[in-house]
Amino acid sequence: MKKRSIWRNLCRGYGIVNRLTPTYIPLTIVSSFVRAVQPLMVLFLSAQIINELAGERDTGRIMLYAALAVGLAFVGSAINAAVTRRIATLNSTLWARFYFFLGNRYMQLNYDQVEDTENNEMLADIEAKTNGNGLGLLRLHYSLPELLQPLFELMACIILFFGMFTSASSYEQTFITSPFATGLMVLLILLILPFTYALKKREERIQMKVFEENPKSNTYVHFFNEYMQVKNAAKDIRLYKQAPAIEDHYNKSVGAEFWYRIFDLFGKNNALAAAMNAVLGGCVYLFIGLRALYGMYPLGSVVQYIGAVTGAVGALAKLVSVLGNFITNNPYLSLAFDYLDLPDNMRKSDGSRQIPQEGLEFEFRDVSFKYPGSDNYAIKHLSMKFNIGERLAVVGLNGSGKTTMIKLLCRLYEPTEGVITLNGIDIREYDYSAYMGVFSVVFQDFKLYSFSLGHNVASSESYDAALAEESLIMAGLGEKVKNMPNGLHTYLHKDFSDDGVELSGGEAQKAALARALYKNAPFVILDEPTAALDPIAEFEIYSRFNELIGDKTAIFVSHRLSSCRFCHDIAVFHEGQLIQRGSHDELIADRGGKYAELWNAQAQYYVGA
Ligand SMILES: Nc1ncnc2c1ncn2[C@@H]1O[C@H](COP(=O)(O)OP(=O)(O)OP(=O)(O)O)[C@@H](O)[C@H]1O
Repeated sequence: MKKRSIWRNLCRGYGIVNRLTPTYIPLTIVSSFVRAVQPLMVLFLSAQIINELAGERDTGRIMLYAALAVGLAFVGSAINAAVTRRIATLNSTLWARFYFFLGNRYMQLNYDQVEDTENNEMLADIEAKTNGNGLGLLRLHYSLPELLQPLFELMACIILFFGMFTSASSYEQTFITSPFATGLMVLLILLILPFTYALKKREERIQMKVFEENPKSNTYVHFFNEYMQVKNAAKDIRLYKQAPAIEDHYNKSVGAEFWYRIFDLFGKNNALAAAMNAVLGGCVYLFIGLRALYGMYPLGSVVQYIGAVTGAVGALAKLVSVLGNFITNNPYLSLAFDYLDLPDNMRKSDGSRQIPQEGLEFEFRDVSFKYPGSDNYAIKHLSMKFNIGERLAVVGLNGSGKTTMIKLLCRLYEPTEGVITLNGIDIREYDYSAYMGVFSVVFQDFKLYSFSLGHNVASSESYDAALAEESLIMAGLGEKVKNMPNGLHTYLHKDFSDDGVELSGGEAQKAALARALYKNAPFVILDEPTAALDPIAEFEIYSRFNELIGDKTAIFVSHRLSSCRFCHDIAVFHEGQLIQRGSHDELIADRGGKYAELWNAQAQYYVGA
């Protein structure tokens, strides 16, 4: 983790809070001020009434003080009620926006950062520390009233008890009424500072220790919370009776012991702080009471000074505690900023070159690639050209590098060695967002969302309905859409609509294909586009492949070699290398080659292959 200064972190952190909910900070200042000052004003006026009752007993003045106290209490409560209501709404808004903010950042990262385990652990840690321990960026927003209210209280209390040191009326000269006793009392009060600070430091130390001893605890919590409730896992959990094993694993990794140690500590610290405050409060009562007995303060002022001094002691303790919280929270702020500062330079690419309008010719020139953190090459010395307007089938065993080649072409990763070019120019020189527009891709692990079908196909809420429908028909989902209750407006899944439909695996694949067709990009890539389709649907897709793709350049990856026969150009990958390329007839003629080996192996299982 990068070392970051606490002040910078706080400025940046509050900047983010302000950006997410712009009225939160000013409203919190108003609310904290009113909450702090209103009771003290009432205390002051009550003291004046008592003084009046014990002194001149001027009815007019007593009425005025009483009216002011009631008026202030009324106005203060009204302001407070209005502001507090607004702040409560902002609290929920900020919470929601914060998670959107994190998610949005995730969507902007370079793709290799997204796949990086360390980064995913970091994100899980941030979310878990925020949810489970109230630490990190959201802690700042809770800390603001915790900081401001005692600050205003302290200032108001100092004004209210200042008279203690200036009372000049005649009084008995004893040790208690001497300036020395005042000094001792101030010293005693100031003891609260190191005491509270020591408690906070202890809290920080033990909390850090617990986290360090359980470095993966938050990742586990995040993982299990998600895993136990994920629909995809529900079948396996039931059929393989995984629930007890998951529970056991959860308890071993982040059991009750972990939480107990943290919350037990908070409880003990709070009890110690309360005890210290009670002892100090008793001393203050005794000190001021005795001084009043020696005639140093009038009766009303005793009430005022006791209230003000105990108020100041409480405010000081809260201030030290909240400043301690800032220190404790700083590593978690740093963690959040480490995550926010992960590079997104690909997206913001320096390359400003515009994509040519037509004739896009891509070429891999001696490209090798290792996944981040891996010692093995997933692609080795790959040199290949994609001929404009032609279809290329890519085949090979599992793990031979087919998908990796596609990811590199789509600029989700950058080559470790070598270069990929578009019309002879390194693809990194092109504008990233425009470059993304070049490809219509259906990945093996494509994702459809719980939006309407039309929204899914168009990747946007507003779309060309005729084109969306045409794309769905082309992809073989025409009949299905016709039978859907709301046609294109039918929601997928039940998350946002009770009428939502669940597509079968093959139907979902067709919808993903329709999305690629709707995009109408010049380069189409289909990674195992028919793996989930039934034989008839597969046959239909392949027999209409030329019609689907038109004059676009296309790559399609398949394990079923029989479905590649319609391609005149087939590339065979093996262990990260391109080992053969040619038409089906050419490749099959090479009897000792990988293609012939794969073909013969499959021929045993696929009728008609
Ligand atoms: N995100 C990743 N991080 C590290 N290694 C990876 C990652 N993705 C793939 N690999 C590794 O890279 C190699 C090539 O994987 P790739 O997915 O490109 O194979 P493939 O030919 O598409 O396989 P399949 O036919 O199973 O889809 C494999 O050894 C795989 O383990």
